[in-house]
Amino acid sequence: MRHAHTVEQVRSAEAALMAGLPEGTLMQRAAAGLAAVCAGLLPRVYGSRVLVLAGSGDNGGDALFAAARLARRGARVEALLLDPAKAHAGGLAALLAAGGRPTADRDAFTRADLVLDGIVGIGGRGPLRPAAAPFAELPRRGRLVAVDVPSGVDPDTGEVAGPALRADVTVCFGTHKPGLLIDPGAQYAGVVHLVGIGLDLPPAPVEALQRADVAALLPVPGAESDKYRRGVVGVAAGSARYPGAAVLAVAGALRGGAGAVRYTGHAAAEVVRRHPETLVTEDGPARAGKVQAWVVGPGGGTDAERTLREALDTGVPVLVDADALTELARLGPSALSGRPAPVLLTPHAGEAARLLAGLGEDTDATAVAGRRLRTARRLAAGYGATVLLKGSTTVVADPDGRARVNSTGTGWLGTAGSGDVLSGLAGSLLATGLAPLDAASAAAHLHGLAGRHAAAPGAPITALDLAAALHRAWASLAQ
Ligand SMILES: NC(=O)C1=CN([C@@H]2O[C@H](COP(=O)(O)OP(=O)(O)OC[C@H]3O[C@@H](n4cnc5c(N)ncnc54)[C@H](OP(=O)(O)O)[C@@H]3O)[C@@H](O)[C@H]2O)[C@@H](O)CC1
Ligand SMILES: [K+]
Repeated sequence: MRHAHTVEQVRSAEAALMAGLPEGTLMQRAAAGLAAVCAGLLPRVYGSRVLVLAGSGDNGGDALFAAARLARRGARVEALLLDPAKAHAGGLAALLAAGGRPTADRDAFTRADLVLDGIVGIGGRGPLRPAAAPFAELPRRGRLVAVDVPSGVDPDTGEVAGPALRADVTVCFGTHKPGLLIDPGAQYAGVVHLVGIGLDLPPAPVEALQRADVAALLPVPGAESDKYRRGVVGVAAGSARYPGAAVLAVAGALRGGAGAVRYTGHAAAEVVRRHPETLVTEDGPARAGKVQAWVVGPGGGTDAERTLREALDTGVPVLVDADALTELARLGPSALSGRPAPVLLTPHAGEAARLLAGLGEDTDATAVAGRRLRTARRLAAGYGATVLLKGSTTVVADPDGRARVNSTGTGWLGTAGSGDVLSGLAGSLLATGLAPLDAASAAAHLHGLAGRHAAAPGAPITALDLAAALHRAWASLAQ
């Protein structure tokens, strides 16, 4: 599990630890870890050109102390101080003593073999200031290592409000910050290295499941299991106009761990042709027979409102996707109140914007994509439901405030029908008894892995390729 903590949590853990340590200890730990990562990135440290961009806070201090360590190993280090009068005194003195020198020449950025971004870390506020902002655009030939956070990225959310430095590697201290794991910030962070500095931290508000975490969540049938005990998932999807969405949602559901899939809707013939093992009826969720979870909405067309209402009237968990989300946005959060079982919403950015409109907030898909964590949390709190916000980093937020992020995906997943497979898969995991937060985050992880498996040669994939690859993705976790 990767844990990510807020700036406020890091600050209080830092204060508690610092109280019992000599001044500067944590900065030295941070600088030592940072220098080690930098050294590993250079073919050889001796003779390499290193540029430090140093702001006036402790982030600049970390960068200067780390650069001093590199200078002691023979690197040719220059420091560009963004506000020379306020530069970190101890760090600068250490660098000068080690043979580094200050520069005001911006070309040093372009010619360096390695740039250390020590402009701002967790103390950054608002957009980068004029002295710092141009470095977001300047060309460079070397690697850029962000110290703790790429400057310009909001550490708590991953939002990028203006110019930001695009790092190849980010070395963060004590814990991950949510902004390093969530796009757009994650795209600026590059590869993230965590350097432990001994902080004693509370439970993380944002987590990223790793392979072993997902493997531990996935259901394993016992000797006594039969198809009903493993859970039956109901899929109310597809219409005469969009039969394919039903076929794809069922494909995902069949590979999601439930013992059987019950389908209801107007695409029964297509579903059975493609997936003969499916139990089908045209009667709708109210009369379809017993299931442990419902998936409603993919390709639902004009039936979406009725199937949504019928599914919500059952006493089992319901996953709401696609056309049913549009209906839910119209009905507003009161449609979910008083349900005995949880609800999982799986919007993409456009659907999330519609759901926000249902809460009285005027926004659009682009704004949602730039504020992924905030949006997922707002929807979870507003609808009292778990929310899986699809996109380049999928964010899952629970109404209790916990959030998980997934980054197993690939750009090839942006293909028609991919979301239908995901909703079937997540619904199937719900039917096996997983809580919505676990079902959603495990489904996002598997879906992303399957996308990578299917697109392994680096070629486009279809949603059916993706569904077929779920089997390999699951097997790769079980190994
Ligand atoms: N926590 C820990 O456990 C440990 C933390 N450590 C390190 O400390 C870092 C936090 O240091 P920090 O608190 O000094 O803040 P920091 O990120 O350097 O920024 C403040 C400075 O930036 C400036 N500034 C602000 N906004 C700006 C903007 N938009 N654009 C440009 N400038 C801006 C602001 O200027 P001012 O407002 O004062 O004029 C101020 O000078 C943390 O990320 C980690 O690297 C490690 O040493 C080990 C232990
Ligand atoms: K930084």
